[in-house]
Amino acid sequence: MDLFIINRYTDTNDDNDAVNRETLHLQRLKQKIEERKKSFKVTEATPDTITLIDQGPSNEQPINNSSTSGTQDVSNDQKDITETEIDSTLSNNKSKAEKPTSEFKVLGNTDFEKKFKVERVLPYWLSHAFSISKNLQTLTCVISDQDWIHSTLKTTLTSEAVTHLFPVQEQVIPFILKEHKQPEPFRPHDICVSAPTGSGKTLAFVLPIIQILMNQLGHRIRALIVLPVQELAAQIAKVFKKYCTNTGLRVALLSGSAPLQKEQQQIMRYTETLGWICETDIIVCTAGRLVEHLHNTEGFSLNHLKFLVIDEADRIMDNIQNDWLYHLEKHIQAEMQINKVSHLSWNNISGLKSPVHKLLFSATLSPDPELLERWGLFQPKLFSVAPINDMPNENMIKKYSTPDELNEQFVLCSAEEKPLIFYNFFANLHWDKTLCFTNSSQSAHRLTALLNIWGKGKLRVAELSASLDRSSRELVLKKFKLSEINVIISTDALARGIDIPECNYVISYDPPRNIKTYIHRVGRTGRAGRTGTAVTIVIHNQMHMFKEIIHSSGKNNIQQMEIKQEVLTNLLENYESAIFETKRLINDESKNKVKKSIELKRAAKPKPRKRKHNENRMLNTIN
Ligand SMILES: Nc1ncnc2c1ncn2[C@@H]1O[C@H](COP(=O)(O)OP(=O)(O)OP(=O)(O)O)[C@@H](O)[C@H]1O
Repeated sequence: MDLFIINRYTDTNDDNDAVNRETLHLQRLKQKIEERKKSFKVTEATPDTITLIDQGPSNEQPINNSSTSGTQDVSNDQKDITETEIDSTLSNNKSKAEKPTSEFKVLGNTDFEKKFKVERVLPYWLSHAFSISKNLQTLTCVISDQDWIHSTLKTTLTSEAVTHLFPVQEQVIPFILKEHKQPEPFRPHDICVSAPTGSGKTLAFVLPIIQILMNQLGHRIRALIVLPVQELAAQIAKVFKKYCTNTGLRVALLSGSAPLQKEQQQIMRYTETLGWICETDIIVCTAGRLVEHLHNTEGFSLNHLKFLVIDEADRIMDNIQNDWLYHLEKHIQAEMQINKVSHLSWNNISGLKSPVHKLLFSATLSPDPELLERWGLFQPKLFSVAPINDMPNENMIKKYSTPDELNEQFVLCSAEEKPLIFYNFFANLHWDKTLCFTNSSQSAHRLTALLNIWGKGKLRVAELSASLDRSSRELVLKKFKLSEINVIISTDALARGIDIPECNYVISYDPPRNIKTYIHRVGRTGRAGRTGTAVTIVIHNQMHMFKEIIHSSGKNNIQQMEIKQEVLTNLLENYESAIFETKRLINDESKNKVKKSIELKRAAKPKPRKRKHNENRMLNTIN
């Protein structure tokens, strides 16, 4: 407590008092330091020092040049030497204390050393990922030679013209199969897979899940595949259905594309004798719809769930729909409680329900421990094309890679030139099968109208955004695949996961807002080893932001595309009239919209209800 002075305010307390007390306290502290130095000298000093000091009359006296206690007559020289020795002894001792020892640190020992800076280090599983090759040109894993792939699956793969496994499939499929070969109490390692867009991640989980489940009897929900949006869920369900041919497995899609009741009938059936019976083995769902079924579908049980696949895992986490993970875990835990064991024995362990094997996939799955923590993964393993290998640098975890076959470019222009640059791709460069991205559905709508008018029927352009219903969106994609539409103008609703193998070009009419959106947009082309070109149109004041986004991902291979001024000047001729026409069209549309909404409101107004004969009589009586 001597180290501190506690000043309390009282009205008699003046400044001088405080100064005096502080001086007194300082003196006392100094004295204590001297006493400590002295005692230290006795216990720790080297024999030489002791000899030297012993020349003095007494060790017990403070060694102080200003000492006035005349009993010790130590010469000045002696004093100097003694002081020097003490200092050197002290500093020796200090350096000794600094040396790391295995001894316990004495608590309360006040040293004012600078604390060590704690470095962020990635967990071992993140810094030592399984490396996946990006090369889709020289494939070595011939499917027909692989004994571990089931013959039924081989037949379907052949019918789909899949002859070789892609690198991500070559690594991940055998790993999952091996993990499930272990005897019961052993639990498989959960996995995270981060591989570029179009590298075949879907089959990397579809094939092993089917192969493991196909040998089991009866229908139970054994695999749950969760996706962020309806279109993706429909796409994955289609792949599952295809590969489940002749396996006896059933697949259900729960995405909200059909009414809830219809989806319920698809997965559960009620019988008098057995109660609720499950009709499916694999459920592909959107996160939001899953929660609805957890709460509202009678008999919906995940008691036999073996696989939980989260595709586009980072996107699902960004936008937690209906708090689905919480509800899902609560549901699974509640069902596990039933099987809870009271004591540890082989019988009990082997009788335990096997835990859910979690598989996370994305092209932009950053190995950020804080984000991944939320999934509660069990001894996870990471498969990545860009392994971090002992580099604890935080920036490394933001690096994403794009396919080698993808040619990435950008065009720098003024805001006025932007539509001309855009039209140039079709009018002069004759780009076909192109997917364009804008940052809003209004912008997508206007651009579609402009391009259709400007192209004078030669260009078939369709819009695809959240403002369209699901069946219209599906129709657009179908027409694009059949080449009935050359250009799709879309919002980011289509940026993730959607597989359009025939897409040759991607244009970002508005630059993406972040690196993940960039990676997914450009990844709609250059898929499955095919070549593709992606161009981002950047106006001058957006260049800084665009550069930052690109550099944050560690990319440096994006080329600037130069377009000659005279090329743009030639396009001006029809541009003015096209703009004029587009404005007129948009105005007409908005007028029609207003008209329609007024009509709808009028139609919805409740008509005055005719009074019944009896009511009239009653009113008359009251009056
Ligand atoms: N082994 C293979 N051989 C040939 N084509 C394949 C193979 N595996 C997958 N494909 C095809 O590659 C395309 C892309 O596959 P997939 O959709 O699984 O990619 P992805 O990695 O999930 O991409 P994204 O990250 O964009 O969702 C699909 O059209 C698929 O049919």
